This record gives sequence, structure tokens and C-alpha cells, in this order.
Amino acid sequence: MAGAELVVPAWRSLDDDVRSASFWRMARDLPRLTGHALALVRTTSRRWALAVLGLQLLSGALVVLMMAAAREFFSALVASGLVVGNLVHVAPTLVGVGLVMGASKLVGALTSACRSRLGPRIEQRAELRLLGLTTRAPLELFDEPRWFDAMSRARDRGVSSAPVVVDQALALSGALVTVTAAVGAVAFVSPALAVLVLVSSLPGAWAAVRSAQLAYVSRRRTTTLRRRKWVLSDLLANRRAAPEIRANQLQDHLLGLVEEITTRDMGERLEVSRRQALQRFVGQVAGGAALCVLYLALVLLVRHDALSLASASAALVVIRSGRRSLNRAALTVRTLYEHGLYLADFFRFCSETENRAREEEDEAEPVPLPHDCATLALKGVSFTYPGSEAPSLRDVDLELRRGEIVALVGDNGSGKTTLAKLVAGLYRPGSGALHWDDVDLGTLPLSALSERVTLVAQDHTRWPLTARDNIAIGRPSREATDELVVRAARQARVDPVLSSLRHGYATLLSRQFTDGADLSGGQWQRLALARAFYRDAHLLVLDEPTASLDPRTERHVFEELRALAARGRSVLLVTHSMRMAASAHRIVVLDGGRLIEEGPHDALMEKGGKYAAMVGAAAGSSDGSTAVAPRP
Ligand SMILES: Nc1ncnc2c1ncn2[C@@H]1O[C@H](COP(=O)(O)OP(=O)(O)OP(=O)(O)O)[C@@H](O)[C@H]1O
Repeated sequence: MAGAELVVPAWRSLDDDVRSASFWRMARDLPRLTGHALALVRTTSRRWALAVLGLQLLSGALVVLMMAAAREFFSALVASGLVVGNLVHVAPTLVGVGLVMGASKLVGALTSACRSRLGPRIEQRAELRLLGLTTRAPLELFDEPRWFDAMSRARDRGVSSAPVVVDQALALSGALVTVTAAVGAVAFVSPALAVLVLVSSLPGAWAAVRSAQLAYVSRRRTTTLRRRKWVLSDLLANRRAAPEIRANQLQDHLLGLVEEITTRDMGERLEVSRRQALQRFVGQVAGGAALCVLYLALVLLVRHDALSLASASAALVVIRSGRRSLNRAALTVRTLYEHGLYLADFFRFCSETENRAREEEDEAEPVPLPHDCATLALKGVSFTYPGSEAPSLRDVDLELRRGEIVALVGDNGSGKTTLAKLVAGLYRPGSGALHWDDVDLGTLPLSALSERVTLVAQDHTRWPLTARDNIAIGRPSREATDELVVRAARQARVDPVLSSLRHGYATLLSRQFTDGADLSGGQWQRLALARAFYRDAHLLVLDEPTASLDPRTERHVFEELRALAARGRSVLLVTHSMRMAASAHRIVVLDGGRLIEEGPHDALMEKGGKYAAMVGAAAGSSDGSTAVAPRP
């Protein structure tokens, strides 16, 4: 593991963009990147953004006012000849300076307060937009590495960059207003001095940008390293991995790996700090020299009567704040550019995903699907996962009739889960068609079929919700009465377990939260079944729903399924349990993605083909699946 590299994420392709970005390139791209931030502001926090901009203009006006107030003050001071008795005449001008300074601080504080109102709103907006897309995107996109990578990038960096970009865009506009006001005020008394102010700030700005650039490039270089550390440290503190780590005494080995990685990361960070310190030093020396030149120019201007002493002193006050703002602007541009790239990436991902989802919906006409269905038929269905070469299903013809339990059996990888997912409306077939009676489902959105189906997936989710909600989310649109929830729990034989929890059905099923509880593997499986029973859909697609159940519960669940079938529901049951399969009305055998046998247990046993061989193998096994339950 130590030597293995994780896949380098695609977003590292931005490295070169950022590393090689000159100021001119940034200046060219910035309007486009900040445009994205404005789009977010428009739809979330327009009022606060306008308040910030208004306050920033006010702050610019205060800089000019400061110059005037400081000049008045220094003029009065010079006029007083620094005689103590005359100083009283200086007091009003000093009060003026104090008032402008106070107002300036107040406006600064208000600006920060308004800016801080924006970030959380924007982040929430971006996050909800992303999650809205990830939960609605067609499932096949999750099988496309390129899309998945873009999604991780948008989630990991895009969402958190959104508030940063908005904040930095506002910070930049504020800094530019201050710089313009300061340089304008200085230019009013001496244009040459204004040019000098700008030039003398360059070394500091250069050092700030280079330092940020260094940190960024180093962070990118160590991304893979840090991801490996996260993966490992997550496992070292993970509840599920904890028993295995202890039982197999993996502690020292795993800690050794983490130490190796963190040492490399630390070395890189120390090197960056060293180079940053050097750059800061060079910048400060050059900046100090430039400042000396500036002061010298001021002295010369005063000496040659090109500038009054009062104006020169006032200019000094304003120059300080102008230079500070210029340095801030340089840093802000850097951060804005970097995060702007992530945000642009986020928007690109969102619009591509929206287009893909729209294409999927557009292909389909909104023809209403009859509620009930006598036969769901698959006709010549083939399917290949995105990015795979070999098809997982080949030319499958199959009918699922109302009131029938069909067991789907076959070796590992024969295509059972894939077929179940197609029947559940999660994928469209690559070729062939699905018919809901005489409605071709290819003409409908996939969601039309999902509405009529319930799926218990092989790796069903253990929702960190209360026991009650774990069942009720089976159909969120229905009002979850106690009666309905408990009935579903009883059908899945999980009611006694849930009732005996500390807070009964209100117990949170996650040990990651205080007072939370956990269930055994089989109990979680019963809960997943309860959710399916609660959903009460026309067609139940169950992918190995009893793999973790004890034989008595398995038998009970099968009786429930039979009762559902008697009420006109259809059941597609993916199973490795020959006992369950034998009890189904019909058995379908898949092999290498092809349907090779189909019929009731007795007929298939008589045929002596693949199914009979599987039953024979199970009979010879010690997994307890030798006994074949009574057939319907
Ligand atoms: N998301 C995926 N992307 C690419 N190939 C996949 C994907 N899921 C499954 N496959 C491939 O499709 C084939 C059928 O897989 P499927 O999961 O349908 O088999 P299965 O019969 O349910 O197996 P098992 O009994 O082990 O659950 C396998 O070759 C598998 O490698």
C-alpha cells in the first residue's frame, strides 16, 4: 500500500493552469470566474451583497475624507508652531480626524458583518444544488469514471469554493475601491507621488502572490499523499474496521504506513515554509527599499516646495492604507483565481449533469402508466455497463406475471443483480425493450417504472435514522401511521426487535450518535424487508433478501411473499438459496448474462441441466440449504 498510488484525480489538471497563471491571464479570466459567483449571489443573497458594495463605496469616500481631515490637522499643527498654548486650536481638526477614523472602522466592521451573512447561504445553495443532482442523476452516470470524478471534485472543492469566491470577489472590490480612493487622493496633491505609491507596493504584492502560489502548488503535489492518509486514518478510527484491526493485530503495520505518509507530507510542508520565508524576506527588503525611495521623494517634494508639509503628512497617512489594500488585493486575486477555477468546474459539472438528466427525460413521453399490470415483459434485453466491453445481459426474454414469484438463480457474476436493476427501472436496456402490458417503457421516464416497484438491494443501506423512519422512508409520500409501520415490521418479523430497543421505534439506528443503537446483520436485513413491505408496490424486486436470515425467518418471509402474490403482487427474487428458489412459482437460470433455463422446480430438476446441478451442489454443501421447502 505504501508504494501504491491512488488514482490521480482529474482536478489536478488545474495545477498547470494555476501554476503558470500570470497576472494578465488572471485578469483576463477573473471576470468570467467571478461571473459564476455573481450568479450564486443573485439567487441567494442579493440584499447582503448590495449592502457590502454600498459600504465599500462609503469606505472609499472615507479614505478621501481622511486625506482632507489629516491635511487640516497637520496644517493646524504647523500653524500652532507646536506652542502648547496654541494646541487648543488644533483640537477640532483632531476631533475631525478621530471621527473619520471611527466612521471608517465602523464601516469596516459593518462590511465584515454583511460579508459573513453571505457565505453560509451560498454554501448551502451550492450544496443543495449538488446533492439535488447527485440524487436525481441517472444511475448509469455513477458507472462513468469521468462523471464520478467530476462529481467528487464538485463536492470536495466546488461547494466549499463557492462562498470563498463570493467573499474574495467582494474583498477585491473593497480593496480596489480603497486603493483607487487612496491613489486618487494622493494624485490630487501630487500625480508623481501617486505613481510612486503604486510602484513601491509591487515587491510586497509579488512576495504575497508567489507565497500563495507556492503553497497552492505544494498542496496539489501532496494531494494524493493526503488522500491516502485520509483513507487510512479513516479506517484506523472506523467502527466497522475496529474488530479486524484488533483481531489481526494490524495496528503497528497500519500506523507505520500513516507515519511514512505523514513524514513525507511534513517534509514537503517544511520545505514550502522555508521557501516562503525566503520570498517574504526578499519581498520585504525590496518593499522597504521602495518605501525609502517613496519617503525620499516626499522629502524632496517638500524641500522644493512642490508639496506643503501638511499635505505630505496627510499623504503618508493615506499611503499606508492604500499600500495595505494593494497587498490585500494581490493576495485576493490569487485566492479568487484558484477557487474560481474550482467553482467554474462545479458549474460545468452541474450543467452537464442537468443536460444528461434532461436528455433522459426528453427521450421519454409522459404517457401515464396503468397502475396494475398483468405482465411485465423483457424482450430481447441486452445491457452493458458504461465503460465495460462485455455485456452483462444478452438477449434476455422474460415475463413476470401478476401474482407470481419468480426466482432468479445463477453463479456469481451471471447477471442477476443487473437484471433486477433493469426490472426496477434503474437502467435502460442497451437493446431490446421492457413492456408494462402493452406500454413500451422505453417511451416513459425511468421514474415511471420505479414508482410501481420496490427494490431491496443486495447491499441495502443502513440509514442512520430512527427505526420508524427506516421503515417509513419506503414511501415518503405516504403518511406514516403507527399501524402501517408496525404492520410492515411484523411482516418482516422485526417488530419484537424494534419494540425492545431503548426508545422503541423512536430509537436512532446509528451508534455514531448519542443514544443510538445498532442491529445485527440479519436484523438490518429484516428492516430492509419491512421497508419494502411498507412501500407496497406492484412489483417487488428482492436481491438476496434472506442471505443473512435464520431459516425460520426465511420461511416466514417467504410466506409473506406468497401472501402478497396471492393479493396480485409480483415478486422477482434473486437468490442463492435453493430452498427459496424451489418454493417459487417459476425459476429462471442465468449464465454469463443469458437466460438458459426457465420453469418450475420439478420441470427443471427433471431436465437435469444447470439448475439441477446447482441444487445438487447445494445438497452436498454444508450451508444448510439442502432442505427444499414445500413448493407452492
Ligand atoms: N457497475 C458495474 N460496472 C461494470 N460492470 C459491472 C457492474 N456491476 C456488475 N458488473 C459486471 O456485470 C456482470 C454481472 O454482474 P451482477 O452483479 O449482475 O452479477 P450477479 O449474478 O448478481 O452476481 P452475484 O451472485 O455475485 O451477486 C459481472 O461480470 C460484473 O462484473
